Amino acid sequence: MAPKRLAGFGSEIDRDSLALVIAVAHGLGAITSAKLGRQIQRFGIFAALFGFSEGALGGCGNVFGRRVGHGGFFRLGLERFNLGMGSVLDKHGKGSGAQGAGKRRSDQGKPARSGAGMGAVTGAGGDKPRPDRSRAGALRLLDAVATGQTLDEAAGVIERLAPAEKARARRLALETLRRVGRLEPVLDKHLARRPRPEILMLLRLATVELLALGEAPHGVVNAAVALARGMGQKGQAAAGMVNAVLRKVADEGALWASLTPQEMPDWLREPVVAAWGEEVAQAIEAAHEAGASLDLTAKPGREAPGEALPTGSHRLPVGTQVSALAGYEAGDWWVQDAAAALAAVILDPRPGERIADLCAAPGGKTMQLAAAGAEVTAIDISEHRLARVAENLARCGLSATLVASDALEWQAEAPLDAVLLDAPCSATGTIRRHPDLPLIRDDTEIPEIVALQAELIDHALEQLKPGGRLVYATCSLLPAEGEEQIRAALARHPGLTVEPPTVPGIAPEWITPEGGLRLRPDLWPERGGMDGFYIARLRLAADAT
Ligand SMILES: C[S@@+](CC[C@H](N)C(=O)[O-])C[C@H]1O[C@@H](n2cnc3c(N)ncnc32)[C@H](O)[C@@H]1O
Repeated sequence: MAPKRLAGFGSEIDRDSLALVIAVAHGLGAITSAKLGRQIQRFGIFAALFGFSEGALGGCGNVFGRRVGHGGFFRLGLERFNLGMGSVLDKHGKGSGAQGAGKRRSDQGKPARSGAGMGAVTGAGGDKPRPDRSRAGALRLLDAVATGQTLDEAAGVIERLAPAEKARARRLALETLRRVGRLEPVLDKHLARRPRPEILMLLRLATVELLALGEAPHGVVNAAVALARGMGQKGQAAAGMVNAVLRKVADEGALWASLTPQEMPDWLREPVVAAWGEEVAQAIEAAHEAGASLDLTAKPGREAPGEALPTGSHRLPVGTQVSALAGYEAGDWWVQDAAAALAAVILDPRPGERIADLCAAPGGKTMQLAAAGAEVTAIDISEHRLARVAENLARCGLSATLVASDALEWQAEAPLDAVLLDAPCSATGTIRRHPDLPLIRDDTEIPEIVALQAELIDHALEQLKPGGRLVYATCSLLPAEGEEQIRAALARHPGLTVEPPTVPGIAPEWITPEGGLRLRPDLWPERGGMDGFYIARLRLAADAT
């Protein structure tokens, strides 16, 4: 699109740059009204900014920001976020995010580039390259997230980009969100005072590109300077500072390597440490920073690209674009994290069995059950999300009966062989894919969601025939939504038993004392981890009434 000359900006900017300026100005208005408060202290640098992104098809990557039955929204108020935006670079609060020394998995074998060749970088008064559209898009996403939108909700701000530009913009935004805390000590070192929020965001993005993604300093700094110049007079005034700071940041590979990944917020970290210890918590945080691979579940008898995992899923590297892969249109496979795929495997569906998938959308597990030949009823409270189940089933040539209903109100016409309950949950197992999650929410709704899960378990058991089985699953790292939930169910239902999983690829140490399966992002480190999940298979007594 031809750049448009816009009166009042004093320079020629394209529409992307204008949108960026407007979005940034919008964020700024909110940010300046922010006050430091208890939450920012509690969350430290984590409260700096947040967002949300949705997994491509399967798993539990899309639980937030929607009604969860009797739940309500799991979203923090804008005020917290705005507070964070204004306090990220608190010169008196150093070390609030990344702390201590240590090796990070994601940067191993990826040396940070030095500042060599920086002489060619455009200076504050030099030529002005056209702003890179993906970077401008990433900044618009980050700004939208900063003003309270999830990344999905913010998708419209990059609508006009080409598909490849969109994908890169989103990836840059995700990579920045993953490292908000770790970035601050590096930027703090080279900033005499905190710049305007939009300039700080630009510096964060460029620092991630330089130190985490190992991109060429020349291109990164030039683009950042050009973007600053597109931000009106104040941006133009900051362009020299952006150039100077980033040239120094490019040489901070050693400092970057000494910083540990962003910590989980206390409300999540504390139960994780209590359950598995400090070392595991740190390993989970490293996995969160590393991001998630693209896992596929193949339709039986069809091929899927990628490395075959011991549990049967197929894995492609972090950042793989689904649209670039063969077999999608043909319905040979669907996207689903390897951990998420295990719930249906553990249920062990048989041809002709009558099975209900109580919280089904977007349908990854429904498709596994249907592909095994079961007669599946897929229920979800969200009609909109259920439409995605229909699309996915149609693409893969599978069928199920779809019912838009609160699972608690749905009654099977006749007792069922099995129920799969992939319950609404905190989704804290999916932070690798949704680095904005810890910023977008707190633990205030956890008791309510735990109560809903218990109600759903009880209701699911009522739908079973004697001897029937229920697989309960949550993509959560919180024992309250997993191990404790099952122990409580066993206490409520005499005669109910847990059948420990025996499926291939599961390590014995992943099986919990009560017989469930505990999966965490730090497992399979050599393969790239997996989502956090809890799965248990319960069986009703054969003489249950
Ligand atoms: C964790 S996701 C399910 C993922 C899905 N099983 C899959 O494999 O693709 C949880 C789902 O539960 C649905 N949900 C939440 N509360 C519900 C309720 N009370 N009744 C039925 N569905 C509900 C949400 O709309 C959401 O789609």
